Amino acid sequence: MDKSWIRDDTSSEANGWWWSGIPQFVGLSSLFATLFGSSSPMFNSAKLLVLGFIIETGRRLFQWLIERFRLQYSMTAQFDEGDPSYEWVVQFLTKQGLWRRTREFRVNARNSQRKWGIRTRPEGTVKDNAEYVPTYEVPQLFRWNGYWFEIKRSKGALGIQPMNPYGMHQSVGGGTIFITIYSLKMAVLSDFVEDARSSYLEVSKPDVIIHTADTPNFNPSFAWSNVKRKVRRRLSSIILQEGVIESIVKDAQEFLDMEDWYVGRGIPHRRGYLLYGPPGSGKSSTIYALAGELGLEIYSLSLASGFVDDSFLQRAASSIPKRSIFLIEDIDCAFPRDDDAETPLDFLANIPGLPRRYSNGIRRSAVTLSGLLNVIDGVGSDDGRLFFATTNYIDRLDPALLRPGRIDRKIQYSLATQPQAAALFMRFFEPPAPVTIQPKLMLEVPSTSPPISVMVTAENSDDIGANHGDKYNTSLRQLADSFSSSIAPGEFSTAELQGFLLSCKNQPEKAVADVSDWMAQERKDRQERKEREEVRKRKAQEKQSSLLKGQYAYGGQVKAMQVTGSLPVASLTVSPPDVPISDGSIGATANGDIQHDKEKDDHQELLPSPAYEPRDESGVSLNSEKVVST
Ligand SMILES: Nc1ncnc2c1ncn2[C@@H]1O[C@H](COP(=O)(O)OP(=O)(O)OP(=O)(O)O)[C@@H](O)[C@H]1O
Repeated sequence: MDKSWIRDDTSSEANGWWWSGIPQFVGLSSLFATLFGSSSPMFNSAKLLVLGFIIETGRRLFQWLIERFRLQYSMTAQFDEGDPSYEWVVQFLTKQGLWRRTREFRVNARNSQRKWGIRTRPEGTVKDNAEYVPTYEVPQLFRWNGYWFEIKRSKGALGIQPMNPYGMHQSVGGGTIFITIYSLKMAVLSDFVEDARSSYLEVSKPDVIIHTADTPNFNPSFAWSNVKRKVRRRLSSIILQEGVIESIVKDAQEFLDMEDWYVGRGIPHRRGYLLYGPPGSGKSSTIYALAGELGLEIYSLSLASGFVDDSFLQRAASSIPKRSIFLIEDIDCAFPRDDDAETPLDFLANIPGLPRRYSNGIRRSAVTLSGLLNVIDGVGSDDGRLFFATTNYIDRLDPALLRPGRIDRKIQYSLATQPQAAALFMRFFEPPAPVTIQPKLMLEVPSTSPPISVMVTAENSDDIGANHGDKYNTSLRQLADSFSSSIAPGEFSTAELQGFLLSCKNQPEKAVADVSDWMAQERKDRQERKEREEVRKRKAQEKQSSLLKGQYAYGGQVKAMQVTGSLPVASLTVSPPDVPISDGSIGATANGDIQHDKEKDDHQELLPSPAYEPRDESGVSLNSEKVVST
């Protein structure tokens, strides 16, 4: 039997072409030999070509099999940056030490922003100004709880919807982490996520985590674009009337503990608080301290941000996890102000369909009342969260917002009382809270501190601390009493008093001696500010009487226009959205934003732009036809 198609030792190994046995095996060797002659270079090239083809086919087949295997026996989870679960996973992976195999890092300057990077030195080292965040750009394998996991991260890009390696829709604007688990048990994934979350909560304990939305983003899952951390503040550092802060904490804790009770009775598990009062009275500080005490994260939104409208608010609110605080600061900016009607731009704000953005030069919120109510307790609201709102002007809020179910507790803050001033004084100059002294450890208190600044050792700390501290505290209390009795109750905010005390750090006697002068100076400054404000208002009113009132040229047409005041030419240099901003002081951009150029805010500038002549619906120039001159 002719076996030459199986092996040809002489022509393969002898020439070093041991692998050329493959084409021989498939019977092509003799075919090529016949075609090209066995010693021809063409013969060898043809063999190489076939070999390459076979190897490539084999490789693809192998890949295909791996892919089938992956599809059959694994699942992939996607974590988008901006979603809280992304934070849990990144922190968890960093803690697991997975970064050790990473060769790619992003370097961030250290600041209050949390990136879950790796420190190269122990915490507190002076030369620790940057941290190194593993990027996981290259897939990495790791084992968790006996299962194999593969991790891969891909970058997002603003405005593009990039394809990801698993064919899923990827986040626009942030990175995305994909975790493939080689198991089909969903429980493995949920256990992993839960584990990551608990680890994250544990690590975050010393801080309060605050999520904010700083940039416009159109991705549904990417509203909270920024994460910051603040050192937890002790409840005792908030000086309010007795029992107030404790009652808020108790109320919030009860709410969190009673989810079943709410569900069992069919009552939505939501609770809303409104903290209102003058600026600098401790509203925000209360919320941060509460969050630290209960271990909750804060999702804080400012309705005055230009990009926050109803739809953004809805998206942002719906991505807040349970057991968190949803905070809206200065909620009043979503409501009209009493003096709005008097402002020169008022008529612009009343145009149907045009968001109320500016009033008297002040940016207003694009959020509507119904949009706001919807996220607080409408279909767009989620259960299990504490809702907090702060305002300096409760009177501006719509009663609909204040009804129970939306706002369940209203807490009033006021300017500092005398007992508050005394407590603040004590907080400032009291020796720091007792330090747990380890045996043999020396504690050096800086020499600039009040009299307690002695060297304390483990052996003698009790004697020194007790005697000296008591004496010091007694005299401090006396100083606090004289300080507070000089303060006019209800005239200054706690923040203002704090600002003054900061100028007398470690000098309680100086604070007492200087406080009257400081108050006198403050009163003088206030009086001057008030006078400046009155002049500004008067000027604005005078200007307003000569400004145009009417309807806004929206959608490309001026519907009607009416003039009040003394302008000889009645026209308005407001551009319709499709016309560039005119040369006057008021203009509109293509997205309906009103632009108000204060520099040019002179009625002379409100003459018609040569480039734009307002016309009515039939195309007749309003300058000549309908405009009335007074
Ligand atoms: N009652 C208070 N107890 C302790 N510190 C206070 C108190 N009120 C104000 N402060 C201090 O004043 C500063 C400003 O306080 P905070 O931001 O909480 O005031 P606010 O009422 O929220 O002001 P705004 O209405 O302007 O937002 C903080 O540094 C805080 O420590």
